[in-house]
Amino acid sequence: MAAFPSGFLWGCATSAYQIEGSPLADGAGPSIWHRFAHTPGLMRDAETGDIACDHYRRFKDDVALMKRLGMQAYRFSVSWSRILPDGTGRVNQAGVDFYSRLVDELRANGIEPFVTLYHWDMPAALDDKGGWLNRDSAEWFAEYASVLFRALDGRVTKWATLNEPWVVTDGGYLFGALAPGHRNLFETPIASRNLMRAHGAAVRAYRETGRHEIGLVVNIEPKYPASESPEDLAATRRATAYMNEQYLDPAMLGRCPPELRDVFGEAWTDWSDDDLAAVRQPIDFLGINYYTRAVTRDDPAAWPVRTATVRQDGAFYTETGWEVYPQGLVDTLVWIKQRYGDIPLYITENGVALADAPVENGRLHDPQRIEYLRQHLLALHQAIAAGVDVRGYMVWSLLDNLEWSLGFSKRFGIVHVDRQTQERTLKDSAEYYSRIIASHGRAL
Ligand SMILES: CO[C@H](O)c1c[n+]2c([nH]1)[C@H](O)[C@@H](O)[C@H](O)[C@H]2CO
Repeated sequence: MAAFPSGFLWGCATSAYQIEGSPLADGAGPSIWHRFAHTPGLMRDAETGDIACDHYRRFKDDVALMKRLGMQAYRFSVSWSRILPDGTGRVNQAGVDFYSRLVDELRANGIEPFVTLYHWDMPAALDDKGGWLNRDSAEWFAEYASVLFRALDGRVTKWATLNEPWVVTDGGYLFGALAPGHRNLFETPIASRNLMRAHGAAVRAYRETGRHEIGLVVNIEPKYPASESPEDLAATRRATAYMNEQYLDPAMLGRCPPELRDVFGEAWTDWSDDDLAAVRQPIDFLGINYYTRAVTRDDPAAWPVRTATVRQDGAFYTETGWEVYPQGLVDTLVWIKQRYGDIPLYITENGVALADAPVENGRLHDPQRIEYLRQHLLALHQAIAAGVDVRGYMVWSLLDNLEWSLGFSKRFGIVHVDRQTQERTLKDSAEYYSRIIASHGRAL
């Protein structure tokens, strides 16, 4: 196997609410996920992020684990409400200090910090003011981002504004499965627009003082028509516009996909030229989260996108019900290059939830996860060979962690976490990934 490009960054990814625990420690304010998780009936097995992986207290041990595995980068998110407990205004220095210590620990171990500013956990105090439905949210976010830029820029050289605005709006405002748990078609495009305005405002703020790189992380699920019928082709266009183009088109092209008028109907209002200009800020990279594809058919009853995903005979499906389809990663990366140009890309999430075997004698055998990683890294190499400028790969995830409203039922980690003892145990996939990193991909 030919090596990956020199300078290619091998790492892993997590997010604050999913691993840190101690959500209200040291002056932190509650986030919408703390509020959501403590609302009866919303979380599987009534799980919360109160402890999670106890990373807030164990971060030095987890950094040592990353070092042992040879990680070159670590993508993590900052909890906004640790930094600004009320969302704006008063800075909680103890919160800033935690992330400063984490960054210093990473750098002392030769691991590059890759910081996500927003991975879904808005301060509850701002949700009380309308959250992403309030146009002031762009200014709130830029204020929060600027506090972190001042505190950490220079030691942090890669910043991502948002993680997956599609999930924030589809899960948090349309279907209600994620915080803040709204189910409102009219709110959804409003939240989308304000999230992207916030992205643009944070990028503009960064350009005032920042000396390094800032980008946007999106989830992409390539859509393939179930048939060549006009209905299925139109459905595939709607699904592509709704999930894959809805955020990248404004950010990269300064326009919205026209199919969104059809998807949202009377809930849709065109973006103003000022908003489009404010969102389309030059960025240094795109982060792509890839897990699966969707073979798509027309389904008039499936409000509001009116599409359905067709299960594929003979395919392997993960514990989250996702088809394993590595070719979709190749197709996604080539599509990004063709549609948005040659912007540097990072695979900021890729991984799999499996029904893992138990830990035995300090080991956990997960051959299927190894095969998932191998297939997707081969696909990644194929896309790079085809000329796509991919500069790094972050496996999701370092640790088995809180899978949002699914609780701890879905294990994505390459490291097993014992829920009772918090003991970390390397899975075989961690050893495999470590060999891939050490060989710069040649061991694939
Ligand atoms: C629908 O978006 C992606 O499939 C996606 C998958 N995932 C994500 N986005 C999120 O960024 C993580 O917080 C999840 O833990 C992770 C695993 O579910």
